Amino acid sequence: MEIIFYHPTFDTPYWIAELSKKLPGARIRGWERGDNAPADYALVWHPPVEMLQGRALKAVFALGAGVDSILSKLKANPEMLPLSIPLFRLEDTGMGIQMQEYAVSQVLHWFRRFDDYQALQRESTWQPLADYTHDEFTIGIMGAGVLGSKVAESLLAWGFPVRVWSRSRKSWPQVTSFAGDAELGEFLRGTRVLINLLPNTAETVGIINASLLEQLQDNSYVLNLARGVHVVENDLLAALDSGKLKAAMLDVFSREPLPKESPLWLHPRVTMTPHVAAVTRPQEAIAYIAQTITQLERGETPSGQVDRVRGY
Ligand SMILES: NC(=O)C1=CN([C@@H]2O[C@H](COP(=O)(O)OP(=O)(O)OC[C@H]3O[C@@H](n4cnc5c(N)ncnc54)[C@H](OP(=O)(O)O)[C@@H]3O)[C@@H](O)[C@H]2O)C=CC1
Ligand SMILES: O=CC(=O)O
Repeated sequence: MEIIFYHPTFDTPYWIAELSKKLPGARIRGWERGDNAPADYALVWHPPVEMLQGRALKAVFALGAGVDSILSKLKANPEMLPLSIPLFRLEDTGMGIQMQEYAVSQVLHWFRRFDDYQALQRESTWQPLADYTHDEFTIGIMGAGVLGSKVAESLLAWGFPVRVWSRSRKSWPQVTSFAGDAELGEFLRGTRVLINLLPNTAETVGIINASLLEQLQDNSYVLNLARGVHVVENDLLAALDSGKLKAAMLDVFSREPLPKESPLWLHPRVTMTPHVAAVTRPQEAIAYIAQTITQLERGETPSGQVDRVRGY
């Protein structure tokens, strides 16, 4: 079995060595321009078109959870990967716990009013504030997939009321599920902390805009863990400045790296991280890919296949 690997920043020799341990019969090589030799599987992130085009592959693996970049490249170059070749993505593989850590730590930060205390500290003001109650801190998670479900679980454990919004309805203990566009308004009206874990698709791009933010409770919070293009950044800034939003924590941006001139950098109620909410953990990802290839070779149907028509 021949496997080709391409990632613009990962340590290719390390990945090849570790994957070889899990798939001892496979010949694995880093792909370089001009390499047209046969391959059965391709492991990729932001692949050049010529890497995939015209190859009789059995499957392609995206080395992350989101497949928006490869799907948008495919839209422009459909010949790069015919629909008959399945595309897999990483399902959790260690990202769930990272998203839980991120979401829980930030929600607790807001819930315990550390943002307010930090502002008071800057004024050398000693001022105990009224506590928030869990009842007034309903968490609304947009996207109830692999990562949204993990985040929901962790915030429930901390006693927060949790609701989710997705395309299909969920029946999860203690979680209120809202489904489809018709129920988005009701979902938003009861939400105090909006957490975004949607995929980037034609339906979700720009979804966190002025009209959506207006439907949230006053003094709400936004935590964007998914993709920058979900948020209309000027609308978010306007909602912060009007007082509709109390604060926002952003891991992802419409342009990355965030340009130096973006007003988000210096806004006193915006905090940010540079797209690190959940990174690909090599050992977990390699174990998943090796297991999935083994299942495919046996003719089984592994999970993690992207529905390219649906877009996630
Ligand atoms: N910042 C970071 O470091 C990282 C960001 N990400 C981002 O997180 C995203 C989510 O990952 P993951 O949980 O694995 O994805 P999943 O595909 O497992 O879940 C997607 C969820 O979104 C819902 N959804 C999709 N389209 C719509 C829509 N139009 N309306 C309502 N709900 C919709 C789906 O609904 P249904 O259940 O009905 O299908 C599903 O619940 C990734 O696509 C990626 O962009 C991922 C990893 C790291
Ligand atoms: O943003 C990262 C991903 O895996 O998707």
